[in-house]
Amino acid sequence: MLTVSGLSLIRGERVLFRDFDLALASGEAVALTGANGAGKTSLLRALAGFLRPEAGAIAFADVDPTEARAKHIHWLGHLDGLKGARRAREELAFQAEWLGADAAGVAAAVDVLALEPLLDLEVRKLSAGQRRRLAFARLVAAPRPIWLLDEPFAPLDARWRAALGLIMQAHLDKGGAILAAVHDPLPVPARAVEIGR
Ligand SMILES: Nc1ncnc2c1ncn2[C@@H]1O[C@H](COP(=O)(O)OP(=O)(O)OP(=O)(O)O)[C@@H](O)[C@H]1O
Repeated sequence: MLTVSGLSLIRGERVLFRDFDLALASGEAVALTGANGAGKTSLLRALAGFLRPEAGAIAFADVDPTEARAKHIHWLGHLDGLKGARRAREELAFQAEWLGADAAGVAAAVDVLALEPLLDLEVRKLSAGQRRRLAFARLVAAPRPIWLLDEPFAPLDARWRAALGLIMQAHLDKGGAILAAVHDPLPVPARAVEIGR
């Protein structure tokens, strides 16, 4: 679904890595590991199209990269893009419209992420873990095959890490793929790829 060949990334004066290769298959999860500053976020941003690599190629099977980035990828970074002044319900509706999710998709997201009690709260009043669950809602509401996740579990407690593991496994079982930058093990079976070695 995703192939990276000979990728080199430079930030400022620093070469993060050169000649990096990665293949991500349907049904596969890859845990991207490496020390602080190794370049995990930078790699994910390059895959999502936010950073231009110095060299190398990024391919999404036979899908044009612009099309893939617009319609086939879910990107969930440190900054979740949620608007603090909106109520969770409004944010969810906005995201559903933006991503083309239908009512059934939104209802499924509210259900599996237990968002119902939070819907009338302003996003800025959610706890970090509650907010992360809301950020995950779009991944459930509007299915897309490739998930690029940057430290997705940092604010989540053990119960919600496990629950997100079930959501991720369901995504993989449907033929999706996950590339997640992590410092802790993923709650699904995953191949580890270390950056900066
Ligand atoms: N906008 C920027 N301009 C210049 N350098 C940057 C920029 N953003 C990040 N960097 C540098 O790129 C390097 C890699 O950062 P990156 O965030 O990709 O690392 P990471 O592996 O995700 O780290 P962490 O585990 O701490 O999240 C760091 O040395 C960082 O200082």
